[in-house]
Amino acid sequence: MIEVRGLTIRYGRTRAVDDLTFTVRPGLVTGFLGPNGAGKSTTMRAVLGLESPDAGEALVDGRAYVSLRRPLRTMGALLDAGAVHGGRTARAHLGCLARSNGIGAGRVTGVLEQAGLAGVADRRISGFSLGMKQRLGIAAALLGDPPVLMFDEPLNGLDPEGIRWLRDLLRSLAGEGRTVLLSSHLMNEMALTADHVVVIGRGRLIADTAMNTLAGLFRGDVLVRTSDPERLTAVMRARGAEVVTEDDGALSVHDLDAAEIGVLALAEGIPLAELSPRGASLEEAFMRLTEDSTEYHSGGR
Ligand SMILES: Nc1ncnc2c1ncn2[C@@H]1O[C@H](COP(=O)(O)OP(=O)(O)OP(=O)(O)O)[C@@H](O)[C@H]1O
Repeated sequence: MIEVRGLTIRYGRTRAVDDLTFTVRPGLVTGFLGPNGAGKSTTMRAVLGLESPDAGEALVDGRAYVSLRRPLRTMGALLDAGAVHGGRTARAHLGCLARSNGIGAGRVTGVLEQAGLAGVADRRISGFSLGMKQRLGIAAALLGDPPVLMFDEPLNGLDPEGIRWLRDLLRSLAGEGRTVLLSSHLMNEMALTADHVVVIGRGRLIADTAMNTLAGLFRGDVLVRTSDPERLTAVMRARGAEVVTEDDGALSVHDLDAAEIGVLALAEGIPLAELSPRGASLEEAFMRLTEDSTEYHSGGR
C-alpha cells in the first residue's frame, strides 16, 4: 500500500504538491493522472524519499521508503528510464542492483526474461532504445519481487506490442495482490489498464475514484443528424440545450437526452436520420475534470 497524507512540496513560490492525500490499495492497478506540471512526478519522488516534504508524508507499507532496510524487496519503482549507467550491460546493471539488495543472481535472469530482454542481456545499455530502457527499468523494479510497484510514464517509448505486454504485466501483478501505481498521458491505454484513478491538478486532489465511475461522472452528448439542422438547433437551444455543429454537419447536443430530442423533433415535424447517445470517454472526463487546473494551456496562456 502507498499512503500519501497531507503532502505539500514547494519549489520557491510554486506549490508543486499541495496538501495531497490519497491511498493506493493492493490488488488494483491505480492510474495517476494530471495535466503537465500537476505534481505527479514530484509526488512519486516523495514516495521514494527523493523530496523532503514541507508538510505531510508519503509511506510505503506504513514506513518511509528511506527507512526500509531492503527497499527493492518492498517497492520497485521506475521514475526515469534514461537515468541508467550506459556503459554497463543490462545483465551487469541488474546484477549490481541485485547484489546491493541481497537478491540472488538467478533472479536477474528471471526478470530479464520477464521483461523480454533475454536476447539483449549482454549488450551495453547505451545502445538501447527508449522502449528497451523502459523494459530494463521495469525489470529492475521487479527484481526484489516487491509487493508494491510504482512507474512514472512507463509507456513512453514502448511500441504497440510493448504497451500490450506492459498492460498484461501490470494487470497480472495486481491480480497477485500487489499494489500498482502508474502515471501516463495515454488516456485510452489508462482506460484499458487501470481499475482505479487518482487525478490531480496544480498539486491538489481532483478525483480518487474507480475507473468505471470516472467517465460516468459526466454525461456524454447525443449525436443528431437531420435534413433541417438550423431549425432543430433553434428548437433545442430554446429548450436550454448546448448544440455544436460537427465538421460533417452532425449536431452534438448536451443538456437534452435522446428521448427529449426525439419528442421535440416529432412535435416540430423535423425528420431525424440519426439519434445516438454517446458516453463521455475517459479523455473527455479528464479534460473536463482538469480544465480549471491546467498549468500549461495551448495558446500560451
Ligand atoms: N526541481 C524543481 N524545481 C523547481 N520547480 C519544479 C521542480 N520540479 C518540479 N517543479 C515544478 O513543480 C510542478 C510539478 O511538477 P511535476 O514534474 O511533479 O509535474 P508532473 O505532473 O509530473 O508533470 P508532467 O506530466 O509534465 O511530467 C511544476 O510546476 C514544475 O514546474
